[in-house]
Amino acid sequence: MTSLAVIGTGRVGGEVAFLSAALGLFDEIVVCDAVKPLERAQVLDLSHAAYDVTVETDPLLMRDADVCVFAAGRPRSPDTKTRADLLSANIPVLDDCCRHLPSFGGVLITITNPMDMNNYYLHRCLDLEPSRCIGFGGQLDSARFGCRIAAEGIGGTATVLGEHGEHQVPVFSRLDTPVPEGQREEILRFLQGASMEVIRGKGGTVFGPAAHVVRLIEAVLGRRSSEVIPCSCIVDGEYGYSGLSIGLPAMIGKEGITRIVEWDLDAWERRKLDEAAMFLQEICRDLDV
Ligand SMILES: NC(=O)c1ccc[n+]([C@@H]2O[C@H](COP(=O)([O-])OP(=O)(O)OC[C@H]3O[C@@H](n4cnc5c(N)ncnc54)[C@H](O)[C@@H]3O)[C@@H](O)[C@H]2O)c1
Ligand SMILES: O=C(O)C[C@H](O)C(=O)O
Repeated sequence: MTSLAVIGTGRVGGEVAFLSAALGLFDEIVVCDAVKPLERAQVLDLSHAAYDVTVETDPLLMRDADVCVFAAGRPRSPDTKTRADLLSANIPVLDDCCRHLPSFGGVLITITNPMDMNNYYLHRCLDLEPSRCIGFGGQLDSARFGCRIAAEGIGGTATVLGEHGEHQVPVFSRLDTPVPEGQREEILRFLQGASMEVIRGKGGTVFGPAAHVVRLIEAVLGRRSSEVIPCSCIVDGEYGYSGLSIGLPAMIGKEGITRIVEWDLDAWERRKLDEAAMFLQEICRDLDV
């Protein structure tokens, strides 16, 4: 039997649960939300979809899940400048939810922002192996990067590394055409603000994150051919970094992150990645776990 736990069944968690049920990825989905009428509504709504899946709410079942999607916590409003500004509001949520996952043996996918810092915090709090803690955001940033370069007539594989936040690192050196520094900075500024128009228009991003989270889950379940996926990884010397979680190219499998792939980056990308790592390392070091 395969089981998915979804902690926080708001916009993103709810949509991930729905898509996972629709695609038949799990036999059981265990959902949990602090707002019990919402949790109950999600269970009923999912049940009425009549997919072949059991929907549970007993938190004790979560520790045995194969995959746990962590989407509980405050999202940005149009007044929240950066994702990092959510840290102090969401750390207590992480603390509260960790009680559901003692001796969790599956793969954790962290969505809650600021995602990289939270992924690191959950790894520490739950004493989970780094490979089992996948921070989600790089695929979404990469898709936004892909939309932008396509609009500019540039081809190639669009990947974003670094922080899922202000310190994103779009990898220009793997595109088909050289992109000069001025245009890189302009595209980076676009990426930094790319989700805000959605947040202003509909309250939060939903379809984009949920679709990519489900692709990540499929990779964990071995349902996709092996491919490099940009996600936040807890590093131990890779790219010269330690003591943080940061977006890097990774291979994903049943045990989580099976390998962090070392790419040759050009000087601009390396400088941006170093800046992202310094920013994240400083905050991760100060987290009181
Ligand atoms: N990493 C990404 O790419 C990405 C994409 C979208 C959203 N996010 C982040 O994901 C998080 C959720 O976003 P959303 O739009 O779904 O928000 P939302 O407000 O719709 O859902 C969050 C849910 O968490 C629940 N919650 C809060 N505290 C809880 C607790 N202690 N225990 C259980 N449940 C609790 C809330 O009741 C709510 O239902 C936010 O932090 C957002 O910024 C990240
Ligand atoms: O931008 C946000 O606050 C939500 C999420 O991280 C996103 O990129 O869609």
